[in-house]
Amino acid sequence: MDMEFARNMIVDFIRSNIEDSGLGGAVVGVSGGIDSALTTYLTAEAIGSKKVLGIHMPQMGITPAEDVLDAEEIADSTGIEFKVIDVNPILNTYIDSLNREGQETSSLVEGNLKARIRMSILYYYANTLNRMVIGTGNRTELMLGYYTKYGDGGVDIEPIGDLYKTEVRELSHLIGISENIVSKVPSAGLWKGQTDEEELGLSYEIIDRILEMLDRGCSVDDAGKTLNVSDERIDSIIGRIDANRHKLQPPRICRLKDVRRPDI
Ligand SMILES: Nc1ncnc2c1ncn2[C@@H]1O[C@H](COP(=O)(O)OP(=O)(O)OC[C@H]2O[C@@H]([n+]3cccc(C(=O)O)c3)[C@H](O)[C@@H]2O)[C@@H](O)[C@H]1O
Ligand SMILES: Nc1ncnc2c1ncn2[C@@H]1O[C@H](COP(=O)(O)OP(=O)(O)OP(=O)(O)O)[C@@H](O)[C@H]1O
Ligand SMILES: [Mg+2]
Repeated sequence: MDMEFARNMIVDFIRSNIEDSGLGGAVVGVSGGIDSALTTYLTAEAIGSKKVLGIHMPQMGITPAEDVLDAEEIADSTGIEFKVIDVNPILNTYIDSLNREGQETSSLVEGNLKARIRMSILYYYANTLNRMVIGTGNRTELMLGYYTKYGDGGVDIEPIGDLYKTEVRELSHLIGISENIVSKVPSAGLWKGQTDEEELGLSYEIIDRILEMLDRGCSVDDAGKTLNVSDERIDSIIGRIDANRHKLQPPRICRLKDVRRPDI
C-alpha cells in the first residue's frame, strides 16, 4: 500500500465527515496504545489540534503506569486538549450494584463493561462539546470482531478501519510516532496482563497474512501451507469472523410490511 496516499485519504475522510456533520470537532479515547495514537495524530492533522479532545481513562491497578505517560506524550506532541479520567469509581459503582443481584461475573464481562463505560464518557464529552467520537478500530480488529460491541466499537467514524494492524504500525512509523508506542505489545487492557496476541492465539503478522489470503479467496489449506500454520488455527480465525459478523451490522429490525393494513 502507498502509505503517504493512505494517510492523505484518511485525513480527508476525517475532515470531510466532521465538516459534513456540522459538528465542531472530535473526541478520542487515548489509551497510550498505537491505534489511538495514530488516530489522534491523523485527527489533529485533519481538523487542527485545538478541535481535538483526547481522554485517557485508566483503571488504577490494571492500566500500566507507563500508559498515562505515553498518552500524555501523544497529547503533547500533537498539541490536543487532554484529560485523564479514572474509570474505577464508575466501574466499582456498577459492579457493587450488580453484585448485589448475586450474579457471578468474569474478567471478560467486567472488561466489556469497562469498555462501555469509556464509550459513555466519550459521548458525554461529544454531546457537551458538540463533537464527533472518533473510532480507533483497525481492519484486523474489525474483521475479527475483536472489540466490545457498543464499547470501543461504539463510535461515529472509523478512520483507520481499513488498515491492517501491521499497516497501522507502518503508517505510525512513517509519521514519526515514538518507537516505544509503535513497538508496544498490543493490549485491550481489559484485565491485568491481557495481550491481544495471547488471546487470539497468533501474532498480528500471521493473522494479517491469513486475513489477506482469505480475502483474496485462498483456501484454508493454501493459507495454512504458505504460512506454515495449522488448519485449526486458521479455523479459529474464521470462527471469530463468522461469530462476530453481527457486530458490523445495524441491529436487525423485524419488518412488518406484509401484515400492515394498506388503509393505515
Ligand atoms: N449472532 C448474534 N447476533 C446478534 N447479537 C449477537 C450475536 N452473537 C452475540 N451477540 C451479542 O454480542 C454480545 C457479545 O459481544 P461483546 O459484548 O462485544 O463481547 P465478546 O465478543 O464476547 O468479547 C469482546 C472481545 O473483544 C476483545 N476486545 C474488547 C475490547 C477491546 C479490545 C481491544 O483490542 O482493544 C478487544 C475482548 O478481549 C474479547 O475477546 C453478546 O452478549 C450478544 O449480546
Ligand atoms: N485506558 C484507556 N484510556 C482511553 N481510551 C482507552 C483506554 N483503553 C482503551 N481505550 C480506547 O479503546 C480503544 C481500543 O483499544 P485497543 O487496545 O484496541 O487500541 P490501542 O490501545 O490504541 O492500541 P493497541 O491495540 O496496540 O493496544 C483504544 O484505541 C482507545 O480509544
Ligand atoms: Mg490497547
